Amino acid sequence: MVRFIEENTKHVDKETGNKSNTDVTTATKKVLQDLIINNGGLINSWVDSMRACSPTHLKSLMKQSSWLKEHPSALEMFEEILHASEGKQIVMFLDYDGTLSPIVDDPDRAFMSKQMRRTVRNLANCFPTAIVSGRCREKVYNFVKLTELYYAGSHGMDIKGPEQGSKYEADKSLLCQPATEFLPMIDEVYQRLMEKTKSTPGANVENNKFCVSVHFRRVDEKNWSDLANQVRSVMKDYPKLRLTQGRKVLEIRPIIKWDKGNALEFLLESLVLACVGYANCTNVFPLYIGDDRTDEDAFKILRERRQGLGILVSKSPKETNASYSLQEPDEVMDFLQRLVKWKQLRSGA
Ligand SMILES: O=P(O)(O)OC[C@H]1O[C@H](O[C@H]2O[C@H](CO)[C@@H](O)[C@H](O)[C@H]2O)[C@H](O)[C@@H](O)[C@@H]1O
Repeated sequence: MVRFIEENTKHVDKETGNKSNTDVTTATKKVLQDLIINNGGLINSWVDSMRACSPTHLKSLMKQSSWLKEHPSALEMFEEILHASEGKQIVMFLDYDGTLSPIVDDPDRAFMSKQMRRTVRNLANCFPTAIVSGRCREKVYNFVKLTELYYAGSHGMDIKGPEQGSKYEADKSLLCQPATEFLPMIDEVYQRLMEKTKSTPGANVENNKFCVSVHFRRVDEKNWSDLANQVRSVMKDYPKLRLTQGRKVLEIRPIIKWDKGNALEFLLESLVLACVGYANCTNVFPLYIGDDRTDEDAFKILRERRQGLGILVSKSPKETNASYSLQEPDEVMDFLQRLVKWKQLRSGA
C-alpha cells in the first residue's frame, strides 16, 4: 500500500502543475502510521480515497495505450460519434470545472476563457445545452454568464431552464429542487465546518446551497487525516447527509438519491415533454462531457439507457463509464467547435 502511494504521488500537483514543498513520502507514511495506531477504519478509507483523487487512478495498473483503446479520443472518433447520433436530436450536457475551465488552486478563480464562452454560446444555438455542476447554480451561472442554457447546480439538486434567448426553451418556470428541506441543515453544517476546519491551513469550505464542498487541494498532505477527522466529527451529527468525492474535494450532500444522473434524466424528460419538437425520448441523443467522479453517475445512466454517450475529460487512465475521452478543456473546446461547424453545414447556415 505504502509503495503504491509512493509510486503514485508526486511533489507536483498533477492537475494544476503547481509545485509543493511537501515531503510526500514521509507525510504519506505518517498518515498511514497514524491511521494504523488510531485503528481509524473509516478515516483510513477516506484518506485513501482523498489520495486517489477522482475517479480512481489506474496509472500504474493500466497502460495509457490500452485505456485509450477502450476510451478513444472523441476528436479522433468524431465521425463515429456523429454516425451514432444520426437521425436523432443531439442534446448537450457539460460539466463546468475541469471540463469548461481548467482546474486551478482557488475555486473562486476558475474562470472560463472568452473563446470557450463563445463556443458554448454557438453550441447552445445549435443544440439544447445544459451545464451540470457541483457548484451552486448562481455561482456556476456567474462563471458561464449565458442565459440561453439550462443549469443544474449543486450536483443536479437545483435545476432551472433558460432565462432567455434559447431556441430550445422547455418551460420558463422549469425548476427542480428535490432537496429544499435540507437547506437549513446544509447552512448549519457549512458554518460548523468553517469553524472546525479553520485550524487546518489551506482548507477551504464552499457553500454550494444544497451541498457543501471541503477543498483540500491547498492542504499539505500530512494534514489530510486531520481534515478528514474534522469533517467526520461534524458529519457524525447529521445522519441525513452523505459524503462523496471530487477532485481534491470532499462533497457533503443530502442522503437522498439524487445526483447528476437524475438531473440528466430529469432534463431529458423535461425537454421531451415540453414539446420542443422531439417525438419521443429515443429520438434524443444526449452527449455528456465531464471530468469528475460525480459525472460518473450521468455516464452510468447513459450506459444503462443505451442512449447517447459519455466523454470523460482526463489526461490519465481512470475507471469510468464514459465511452470516449478528451484530455483537457482545450480539447473539449475543439470538439464542441467541430459539432457546431457540422451542424451549421447541415442546416446550410
Ligand atoms: O461538477 P463540477 O462543475 O466539476 O464541480 C465540482 C467541484 O468543482 C469545483 O472544485 C474543483 O475545481 C476547483 C477550481 O478549479 C479546484 O480548485 C478544486 O480542487 C476542484 O475540486 C468547485 O469549487 C466545487 O464546489 C465543485 O463541487
